[in-house]
Amino acid sequence: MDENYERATLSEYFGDAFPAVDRFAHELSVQGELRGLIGPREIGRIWDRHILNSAAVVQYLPQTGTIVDIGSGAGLPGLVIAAMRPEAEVVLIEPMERRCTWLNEMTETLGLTNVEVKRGRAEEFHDAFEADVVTARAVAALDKLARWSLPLLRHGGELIILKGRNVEAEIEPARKVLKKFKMSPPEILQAHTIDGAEGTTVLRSTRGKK
Ligand SMILES: C[S@@+](CC[C@H](N)C(=O)[O-])C[C@H]1O[C@@H](n2cnc3c(N)ncnc32)[C@H](O)[C@@H]1O
Repeated sequence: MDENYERATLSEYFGDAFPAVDRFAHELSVQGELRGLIGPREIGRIWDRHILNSAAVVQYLPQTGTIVDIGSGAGLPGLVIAAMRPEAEVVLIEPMERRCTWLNEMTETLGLTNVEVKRGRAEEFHDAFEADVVTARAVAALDKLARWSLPLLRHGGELIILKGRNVEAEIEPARKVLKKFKMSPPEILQAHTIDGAEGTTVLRSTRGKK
């Protein structure tokens, strides 16, 4: 366990998902740097910067349906979502083979039965999905991310992405692509998890009906 969080507080927040999420945090801290998934400075802040940051998006996600996480990397937020939304189907799209191997290994280690790992760039899966939600964290600026991910979203589906505090500045450059996909005006949400954890900025926008 790193950082300042009491196990009891984390366990209460994550509920039934805690054993899987806790194991994931452990595996990331033991293997993450070695396998080139996270930098050495991240080891001491895996809960705050990565697990809780990822978990912050879950409050906006449906219990069921297909959630596609683009550029999952080490499994953030994708594996955290899968643990916390066991009745949803979670698809992780990641181009790097080494990372896909890790994602498959972790899916098994954490005992998750609702995860499918797809190797490739999001653009290669255009029209392959009718996702209810697309999520992403630290993958690209909104303009590019929207071009890659919006074709994966069904009409009425939602783009729900974790962003930095400067997200407002990314909206204007993305205006054209958001309009093309009839996206609703993006909402910027401040998501909280447990007391003392850093808040997370989430951008949400819904694809218009046909
Ligand atoms: C900076 S990492 C972030 C990983 C993870 N989401 C996180 O927050 O720790 C960006 C990830 O996006 C992946 N990526 C880059 N371009 C992509 C694309 N066009 N489609 C899907 N994934 C992509 C990279 O391979 C990498 O794993």
